[in-house]
Amino acid sequence: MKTKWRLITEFAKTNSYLFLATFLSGLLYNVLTLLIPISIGRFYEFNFGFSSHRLQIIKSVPFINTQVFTEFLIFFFCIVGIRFVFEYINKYLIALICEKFAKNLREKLFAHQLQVATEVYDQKGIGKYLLRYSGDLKSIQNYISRGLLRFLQDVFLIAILLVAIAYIDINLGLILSGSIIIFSLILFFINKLLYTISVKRRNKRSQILSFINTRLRGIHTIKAFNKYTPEEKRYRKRSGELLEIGKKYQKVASSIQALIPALTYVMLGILMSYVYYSNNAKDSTVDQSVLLILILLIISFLPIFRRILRVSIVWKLGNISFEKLIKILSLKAENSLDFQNLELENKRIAFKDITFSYPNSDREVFKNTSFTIEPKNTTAIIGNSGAGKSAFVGLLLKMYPPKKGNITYGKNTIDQLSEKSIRKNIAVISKDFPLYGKDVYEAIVYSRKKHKKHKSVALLKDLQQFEHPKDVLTLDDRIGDLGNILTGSQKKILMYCRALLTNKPILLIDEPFEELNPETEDYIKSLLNGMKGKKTIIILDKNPIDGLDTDNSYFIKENQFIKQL
Ligand SMILES: Nc1ncnc2c1ncn2[C@@H]1O[C@H](COP(=O)(O)OP(=O)(O)OP(=O)(O)O)[C@@H](O)[C@H]1O
Repeated sequence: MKTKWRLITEFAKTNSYLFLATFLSGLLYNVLTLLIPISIGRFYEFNFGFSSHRLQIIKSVPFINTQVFTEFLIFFFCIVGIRFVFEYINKYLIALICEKFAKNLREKLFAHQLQVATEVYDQKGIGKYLLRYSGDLKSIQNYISRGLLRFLQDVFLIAILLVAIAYIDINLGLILSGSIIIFSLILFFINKLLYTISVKRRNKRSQILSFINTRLRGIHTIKAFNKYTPEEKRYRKRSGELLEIGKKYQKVASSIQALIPALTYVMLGILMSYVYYSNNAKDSTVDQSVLLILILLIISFLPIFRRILRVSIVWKLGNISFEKLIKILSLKAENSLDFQNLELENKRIAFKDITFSYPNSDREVFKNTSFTIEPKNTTAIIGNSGAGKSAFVGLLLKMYPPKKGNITYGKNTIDQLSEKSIRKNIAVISKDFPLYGKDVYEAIVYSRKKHKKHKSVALLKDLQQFEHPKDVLTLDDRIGDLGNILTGSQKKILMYCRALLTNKPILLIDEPFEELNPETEDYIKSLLNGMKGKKTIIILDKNPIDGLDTDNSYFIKENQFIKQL
């Protein structure tokens, strides 16, 4: 089980030098930030002749204790220059850590999503996941940069500042520390309220994305049935709800934003009163140059203090996003078992007493049924729509587990085998496994080797020999989204090319001749008949097919595979 901290520490371990460099540059730039107001105080003292015993300690710093103004100025500009360099390095390194962490997460996320169990995708649309790659990764980057690295640097700087101020005047140090604790507590509770609202807001956003996703995927239907108005209405309702939650969120968020400067000014007021009254009491440790340093220190401290008070929003939003990401990373994944080379060309596949329902349904598609697929035979499986042909494919490819019974591939049972080991042996031609990629080449050739390209050109030409010249595709032709700009026949031919190029021992073909032109149908029939005895061929269709030689035929009827004698 992954946790947020495990993800962060794993990443930090592999990038330890980057973190170390960030920490060091942060430390240097913070120390230099402190030196600037102190050196201004020294300049003031030097020019106006004040002398504070509290500033004696600074006099041991080389260069600052010079009587020559130009030397002091050089020293001052050096600090400014070096500080600039380190601030730049520090900011760049923090941003770099965030970019690298986001890269690491999005790659983990995608690799995992490719392996997530099929049933998860049966239930959720992809719109649910898009925000994970944009909004959530952004919140996580914020969490790392503002919530973690800069926060730690800020806390460190504030700690040094408090020590410096306490050194000048212990009571001032105590007042500041006390105010920080009280203000942080106040804001912590308001932020808790903000958290609940922001969870709702994010969920709503996510729902809206999946709404848009399903509508845009069904755009043809919306256009053909003139469903613009009802869909707009539905969208407006959702969008209105998002606005309402957005308003609630902004009310609380604005109150926090307004409260932070207010609280810092209250703190300033308390400090001024302290300085005023202690000066009047004549026991003051605060003389003019020290007062100037104090004011400058506090002014440079205010934005840091505001950042610290604001950090819990960053934490909360980051935590929501981490939770969502971890939830996906914890979804059951395929291929937890090692890959094995099964060499199924000579092995029998047997379904033994199989009972199967889809994971989200109670209907038993198969009930206690058995059958076998003999190697290098052509087996036809015939069943009406809804009989369970796709369910059979899902079982065979280990997309879904059987409820009861066992499937064996040679000597191995399905639960001993990783999905990859099984699928390595089976090439599928089916509408359920659409073409994807930008062009024909991407859609049919999964190996980038040169000889594959030559082979694919030849095969493509061969399978299209009976097609009308205007429909003949080349490797560079675009296929649109999931092949949507292709004809049914073109899609089917490309699916044949894709399957045959993989050269797997088992060929699984769902409705092999649906959509094909008669001449191409005859040609592919002759190809398949020619492969008989060389490959294991499994044909799925609604009706028996004329002109195709088969060794075995099964009907799927009433939850059973029935062998036709
Ligand atoms: N993902 C799913 N979740 C739940 N039930 C499903 C799912 N897919 C299909 N079904 C149901 O399971 C039964 C078998 O469906 P299946 O798709 O396997 O049949 P089929 O023979 O392939 O039909 P067709 O040729 O129309 O695709 C049907 O009643 C169908 O409604």
